[in-house]
Amino acid sequence: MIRSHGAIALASFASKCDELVPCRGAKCSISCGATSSSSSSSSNSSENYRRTLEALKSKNRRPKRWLGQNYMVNSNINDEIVRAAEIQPGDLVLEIGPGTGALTDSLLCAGAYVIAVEKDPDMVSLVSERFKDNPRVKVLFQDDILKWHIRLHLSNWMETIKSPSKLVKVVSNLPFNITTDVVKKLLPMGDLFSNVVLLLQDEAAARFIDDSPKGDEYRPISIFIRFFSEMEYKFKVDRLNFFPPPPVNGAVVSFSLKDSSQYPEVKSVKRFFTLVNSAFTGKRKMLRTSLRHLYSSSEVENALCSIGVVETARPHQLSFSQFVNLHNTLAAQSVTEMDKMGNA
Ligand SMILES: C[S@@+](CC[C@H](N)C(=O)[O-])C[C@H]1O[C@@H](n2cnc3c(N)ncnc32)[C@H](O)[C@@H]1O
Repeated sequence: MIRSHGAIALASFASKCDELVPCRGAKCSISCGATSSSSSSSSNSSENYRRTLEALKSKNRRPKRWLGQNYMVNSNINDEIVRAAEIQPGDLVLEIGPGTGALTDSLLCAGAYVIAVEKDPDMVSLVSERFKDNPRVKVLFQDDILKWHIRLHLSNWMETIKSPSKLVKVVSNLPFNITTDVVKKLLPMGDLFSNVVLLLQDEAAARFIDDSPKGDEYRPISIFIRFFSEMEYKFKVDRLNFFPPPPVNGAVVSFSLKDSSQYPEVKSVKRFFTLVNSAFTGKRKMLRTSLRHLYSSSEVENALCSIGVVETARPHQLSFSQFVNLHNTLAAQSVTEMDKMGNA
């Protein structure tokens, strides 16, 4: 089901944001991150909003566009993101880009342990100060998630907190400009992450979920996502819920990661994606042409025929499972060719 957080109630809210005036209209929620492990201290969403404004008004902390700093100023949406991730007390969560800590606070309220990576040193000091007394925010790294050694840091952290849980969840209001890179980095890590819940650009969400060959947005990333996960579009988020508002709306999506035993059976994962990427480099080209640097035209034509596809097919004419079949057929053909050469 696709739901949307409308702009109407928040339109005046956002225009007030521009003036850095606290909003009074938002609904209440509990805030527990700034206290110790207790969740009894209550405040409301204006508390989150006030903290965001305080942070942004202070020296050097104006939103930095190059870091995708569009802060979520509606704490109800943060709470919904936490619900979408089905956070239970004791869950381990990696948060990318905590910013002022508004989403971190909602995660802590739900009982999660949070490890966070934030690129902006100003935000690291701010969010560290905010949660300094909370033992469930164990580590805050000043680093770039795309360069951060995820496995090393997470295994150290899990050892420190002696967690019985083996799997971590990722929850993030992502900077829109690194969405695809983050998805490519995290989805193949099904042995480490159970699910990844992201607030990203609505258009990107539509592109990712479109795995129908006839769809305009059908491309290698849709195949990549389907290979490594089950994706679900959760709800739309109007752009006016952010400060400053980005030019486009957002959407919350959930990727439930597959374990490697659940991946489609392919001869080689690496070669499968080489084939898929090559197939789409010339979207209008026939596969026998775009795959020429990998296989001869006749090999591609034979393989297409044997999987029941016309030999003049272009990439958008193949479904996900046909790509899998094509790869396996071509790989088997190459083995046979090599056997023949070996016997000659
Ligand atoms: C869209 S803001 C979200 C902030 C906060 N979580 C919220 O919901 O309001 C994205 C955050 O990610 C941080 N960020 C940007 N690029 C990053 C990167 N490569 N690695 C880690 N954090 C990054 C930004 O500094 C910013 O704090």
